[in-house]
Parts: sequence; structure tokens; C-alpha cells
Amino acid sequence: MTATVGARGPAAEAIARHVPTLVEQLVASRLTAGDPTLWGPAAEAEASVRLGWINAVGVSRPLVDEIRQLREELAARGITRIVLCGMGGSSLAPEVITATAGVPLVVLDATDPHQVRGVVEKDLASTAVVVSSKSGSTVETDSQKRAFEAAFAAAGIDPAERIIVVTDPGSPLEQASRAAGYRVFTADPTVGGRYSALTAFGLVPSGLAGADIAELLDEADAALAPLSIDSPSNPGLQLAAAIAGTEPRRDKLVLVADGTHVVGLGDWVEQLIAESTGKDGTGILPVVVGIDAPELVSPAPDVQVVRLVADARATEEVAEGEIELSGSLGSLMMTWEYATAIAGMMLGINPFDQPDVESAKVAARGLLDARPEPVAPLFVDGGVGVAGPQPLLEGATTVSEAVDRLLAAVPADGYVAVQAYLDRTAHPELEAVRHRIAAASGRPTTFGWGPRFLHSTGQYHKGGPAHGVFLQIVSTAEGDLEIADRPFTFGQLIAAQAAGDARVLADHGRPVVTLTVADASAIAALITALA
Ligand SMILES: O=P(O)(O)OC[C@H]1O[C@H](O)[C@H](O)[C@@H](O)[C@@H]1O
Repeated sequence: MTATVGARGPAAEAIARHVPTLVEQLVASRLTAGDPTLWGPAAEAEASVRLGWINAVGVSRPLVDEIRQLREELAARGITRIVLCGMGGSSLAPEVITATAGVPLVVLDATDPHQVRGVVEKDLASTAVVVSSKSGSTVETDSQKRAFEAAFAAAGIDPAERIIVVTDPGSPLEQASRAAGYRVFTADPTVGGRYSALTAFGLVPSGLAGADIAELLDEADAALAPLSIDSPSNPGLQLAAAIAGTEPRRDKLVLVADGTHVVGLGDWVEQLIAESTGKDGTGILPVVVGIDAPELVSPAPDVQVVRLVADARATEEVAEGEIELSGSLGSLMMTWEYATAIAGMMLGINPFDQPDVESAKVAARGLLDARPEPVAPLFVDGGVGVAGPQPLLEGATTVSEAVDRLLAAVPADGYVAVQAYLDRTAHPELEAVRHRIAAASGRPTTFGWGPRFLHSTGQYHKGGPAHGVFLQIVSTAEGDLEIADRPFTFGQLIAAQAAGDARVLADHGRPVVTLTVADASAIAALITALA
């Protein structure tokens, strides 16, 4: 089932206006041929080493058998639980692939000490760990790997029998892993992280967990021909025009699963779109919502709804102003990758870099080195510490007053970002905050778990238009976890990540309010205060 795009209203007009030009400029065939000039001279050097994803299906085929053999080998040794350590592009695709296939994969893309401990201290005897990092230097992934090495060693298990590494050739992780005797898969370095779904990064953990990766590649393969032709029927051109070509531009892309068999595609699309387009003060903000979201009730003029539906029949009845999308998972992944690259061209940005992600990493590193005393909250309400810029919070004495002040600061074309640096497996109830804030603010609201979102919407928040306001929720819960041979703990790392990102956002002139909770009762008080 190749991808089908339907649209009504401004998105349909955008398709009618832009697709003929894209066809005339031979954009689809030039992209398929790997033409690095599509994004202008400033992006050419990078684009020339970032288009490997177009050939990923063919390049990845030999992996299918290798991964199947390894899965059988592991199963023969009684290893049935697969954990994936990785951030952003190194974990979001396997999460969708395995959830859609209905096979279990434990994704650890966290630094919260409780969440890490919950994964690392469980069922070690039957566990193998995939450590995925293109760069091989991502601090979260390195720390997770160290936690597993220590846990295996403490349990008398040889880590070399359990740790499988996916990385780019020549990375520091490759060198260290080969020296340690780990099984290593290398991937094509001309594929950036968020475009790596159909490379070893998407396939190794998914295949080991039991997903049918041969079928996934078949689906993507079938999508290639329609995506490569210079024709008005090309779904990649249609989707690019619909998400980047509305006038005036609807730059908040609200993604809702409504009948699709694909589970969690929104989170993967979120990274692809936010990191690819959110830069140079422009971009498209992906907002992942549930079916009952306030954003869907009467969408604001700057909101473009994308409904992920079951099949093309549903697209015959596209709701006014919406885009509908259906297709197999493999075809949807290829289609979004094409559409994002083409949308980047239409927006005049380089869709293959992420210039503002680094700033938060640098700030976190600085805080870990300097270890400043924690800043005292302005006040505490119901066990929740409240901090934020003085003029904004002047006179506020409760959590709900502070949040009201923050929401009052959202510009007419702005958005709210809720960022929770907590154990997402233990506190899924926090996600309800998104709905309440969206309803209260009347503006699109994103919800991200930290540090996971730093590798996704984090780029847009700092590099996109300056119209976001930020609500951080951080924890000072007890029960930290050491990281072997590192001068900081998981608790110190996540605290520095939150404080570092808040600092960079504030430096960019974005208002940030930070709510600090120490235990479950403070979390409950916070949720009540936001009701
Ligand atoms: O795979 P890694 O090198 O560990 O990178 C993981 C993530 O790191 C950064 O945040 C990048 O901005 C992401 O695009 C990438 O997916």
C-alpha cells in the first residue's frame, strides 16, 4: 500500500499551486539522483554527503539475513528481551516499527535515574542491549551503555555476549566496541540520524525484537517509483507542497493518528520535521496530539491538521482544511523523508543540519563542569517549586497563577511547549497536562519528555521562529544512579540537561517557567493545579 495524500482547503490549494512547479523543476528525479544543488549553494556541501537515505532500501537488504541469524543465535541462548539505548534518530524509528509490528522492544532514551534503573536492573539474564549512535559520542547513549556494562559485569555476565552496537564507521564507539569484542553493525555515514529509519539504525533493533524488516523494506521499495517521478501524482511532492506551501503559511503541523495501523508515527515525523526545518528563524512545528485534542476542535488559521488514516478510501472524505495520509509504514517513512527534504527546499533552509541542538549540549556540559549551586525557586506551592523570569512571575504565588502568566505571554501566532524531565514510564499521567494547557491557552501545545525531545523538537524551539513559551517540569526525587568512570551521575546529568536547555532558551529570549517536583504527591498537586 503506497502512500496516498488527500487534502482540502488551503493544503489542496498549495498542492495545486506548487506541485506543477516542482514537476517542472524535475525536483523528484533530481532528488532521487542525489542532486545536492537543490537546497542552494550554502547547503550544497552538506547535502552532497547526506542523501544516502534515498538508496537505503537496496543498501540495507543484506542486513535482513544477518539480523535474522543473530536473533536466532540470541534466542538459542535464552535471550528474548531486547533493549535499545539511543537518542533521536537512533531510537524513534525502531520504536514505531516494533510498536506497529506488535513486538516488544524496550527503548531507553532517557537519563532519569529511576527510568534507567528500571530498565537496567530487570531480567538481565534474558537481555541483549543494542547501543545505537551514529556519532558514537552522544552522552545519554554512552551513559546508558556504561550502566549496562556495569550491571552485566555485576551479574557475572560477559557484556561482550550481550551488547550489540550500531554506529557509523570510524566513530569512537566503533573503535571502543571492537576493542571490547562487541558485535558491531556499521551504517552508511551519508545518512543523517533522522533519515536513518531504513538503515541499520532502524533495522537492527527492530529485527532483533522480531519485526518483519524484509516486509518493511519491500514497502519502502514499492514507494520509491512513485516518489521518484516528476508527476503531479507524486505523493512526496504533494505532501511537501501541502505542509510547506500554504498561504499564509500554516506553520503548526498538528499530527493525529485516526484509524491508521501505524503506531506512534507522529513521534518519528516530529523529529524529522522539527530538526529538518526549524532553523534560521523559520520552520514547521510538529504538534503530536490525540484524537480528542483541543487543537482539532476549531483549528487556528496557522494550524495545518494531518490526519493519519487507515486507507485511501478515507481520503475521499477529507475534512475541510485537512491533509489525510495513509499507506504502509515503509512507504510512509520514505514519503515523509522525500516530503521533508523538498519542504526544506521550498522554505529555503538546509534540511540536513541541526545547528541549535549543540547549544543545549554545550550548556549542559558547562553546568556539569561548573556545578553551580541550584537556584532557589521563587516560591513553593503544594510541594512544587516555581522558578522563572521575574517580570513575568511578579506577584504570582501559586502554580496555576505562574502558568497563567506564562500562557498570557504566548504571542497570537505562538505555541506552548511542555517539557517533562521525568521517568516517562512511571508518570505517563503527566501527558494529560498537554491537553489542559492546549485548552487553556487556545494555542498548539507540544509535550516532550526530556532529554528525548532535545533531539527532536529541541532544534525548532531554539532555531525556529521566536514565538514559543516553555513550561519545564523537573524532578529532585531521591535515588540517583552512578555512571561508571564518569564524573557525574544520571541525576546530575538530567538536571544539567534541563537547566542547560532553559538557559539557552532564555538566551534566545524565550520565556521559561520551571516547576520542580520531589515526589509523586507533588506531581499530583501539579496536575491538579493545572486542571
Ligand atoms: O545517533 P547519535 O549520533 O547518537 O545522535 C542522536 C541524535 O543526536 C542529536 O540530537 C541530533 O540532533 C539528532 O539528529 C540525532 O538523532
